[in-house]
Amino acid sequence: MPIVLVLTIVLIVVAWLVLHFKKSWSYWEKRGIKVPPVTFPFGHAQSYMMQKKSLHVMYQDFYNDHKAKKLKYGGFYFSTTPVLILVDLDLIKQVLVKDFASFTDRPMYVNEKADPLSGVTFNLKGQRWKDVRVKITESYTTDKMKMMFEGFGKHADELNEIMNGHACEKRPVDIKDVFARFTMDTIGTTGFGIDCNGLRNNESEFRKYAMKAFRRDLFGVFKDFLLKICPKLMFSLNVRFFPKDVSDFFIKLVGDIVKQRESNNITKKDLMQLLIELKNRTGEHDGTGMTINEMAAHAFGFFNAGFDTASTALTFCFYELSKSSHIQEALRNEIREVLKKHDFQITYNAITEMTYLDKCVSETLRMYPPTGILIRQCTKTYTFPGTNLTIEKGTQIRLPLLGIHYDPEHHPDPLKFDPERFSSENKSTRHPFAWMPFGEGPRNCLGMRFGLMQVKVALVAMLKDYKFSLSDKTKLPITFNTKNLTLRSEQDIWLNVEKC
Ligand code: HEM
Repeated sequence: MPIVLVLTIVLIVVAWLVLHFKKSWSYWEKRGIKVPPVTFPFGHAQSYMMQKKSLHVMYQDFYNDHKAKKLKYGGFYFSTTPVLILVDLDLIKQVLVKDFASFTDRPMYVNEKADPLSGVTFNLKGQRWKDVRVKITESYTTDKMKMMFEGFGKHADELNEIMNGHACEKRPVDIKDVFARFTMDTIGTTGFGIDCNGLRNNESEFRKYAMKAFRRDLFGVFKDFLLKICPKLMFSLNVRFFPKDVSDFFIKLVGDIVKQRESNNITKKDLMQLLIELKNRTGEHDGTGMTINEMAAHAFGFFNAGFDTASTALTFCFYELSKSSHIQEALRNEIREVLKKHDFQITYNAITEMTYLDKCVSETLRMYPPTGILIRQCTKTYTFPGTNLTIEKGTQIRLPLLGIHYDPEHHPDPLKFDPERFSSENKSTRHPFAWMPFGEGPRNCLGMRFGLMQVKVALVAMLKDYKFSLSDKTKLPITFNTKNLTLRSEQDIWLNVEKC
């Protein structure tokens, strides 16, 4: 190719890029919003994109800065994508609940044809989301929850055996690793009806592909970035969010389970059973049935939504309890008293009676909300009440949970682990949106009750028999992992275990 042609192409590309960045970075100014200086090509997201800060801490810093300036919202550029960050809780309520009709979607990449697993409920948009949410909500009622509760028992016993080994041999336990394996096992049993053997055998196929679905190396971060800034191009190129082998593994797994159960007339008390019932509705109620790919997306979504969130909550709850022996002791006393009334059995009803347990879990989720942020996309041009701010369809919104949950105006002395913040009296004095680890409004978490139960069962099973304290193997201070999309500690958390 002649050199002149090459130079011309390079010049055109550079000129296009300069114009594109200039135009993109004028978006907020045109709407009268002053933004902090941007860095090429990251916009305001350099610290996250260069893996220096976790995504959640990056948004928390932005929140704190705007809150200090008494601003109710601020404009942010995720590279060239304009993102509105809300600080004021009344505006947040407006988006999540009052004017939900203008914010029904999340700006997630969905390509159900090329990447069936991208069709998880969390990602779906518009009418497709509404239809699926109605259909799938049936699987998350209290009755279905109680039915799936039985699946936890076996894994709680295994957890107990593992802890016993550590206590007898006086070996500290890596709590992050143990709870990742416990939550993987409970989800395998209650979601897929399979034994993942995570607690006994680290190398199961399920664990291998499940971990691969979550891993984000630099290439993954770059792909996420492209999916965010040019989703239409990525869609037309049939780019996948999840690797093909992960997708093939889950679709085959679900297909095999369905075949095996249907040909042997097997029914189990798990999510798969509920999905099989939904699948078999086709024909009876037109359009309400499910394909194997859709079933795989929901089962994977169940795993995706429930695995990291619950293991994060458990890890941080044990970390905080290990630092505050008096709170741990008070919780153990409540657990033992309630279990005594229930024949020492860990039942659904026994757990719902444990009010201090609920406070400890709520406080953990305040300090460590596993998803870190809430995400919405504007679906109709919208003017925020009481402001001059109008945003168009397509504008992305972030609600920084970490910022809100550590805001001293809502939670005084925010670094202190204090379950009493969740007494009825204290709760009634707070803005109801000052604590939102499960989101709010019609798109809130579908698996809240399931997630809470999973966390509480493990806490009860452990604290009734063992005392935990922080091991000096834990490297302090704890920081958040910079690669993960959910909140995770960078360090392993090692605890000493004693039988009591
Ligand atoms: C401690 C555990 C969990 C936490 C902290 C958590 C948190 C969240 C949050 C913050 C959202 C976004 C809500 C919003 O944008 O308003 C969400 C959505 C969702 N969660 Fe959870 N979750 C947990 C466990 C689970 C479990 C176990 C499941 C499944 C059984 C689940 C299923 C879902 C689904 C399907 C959505 C998407 C809802 C929709 O878009 O309609 N979650 N979760």
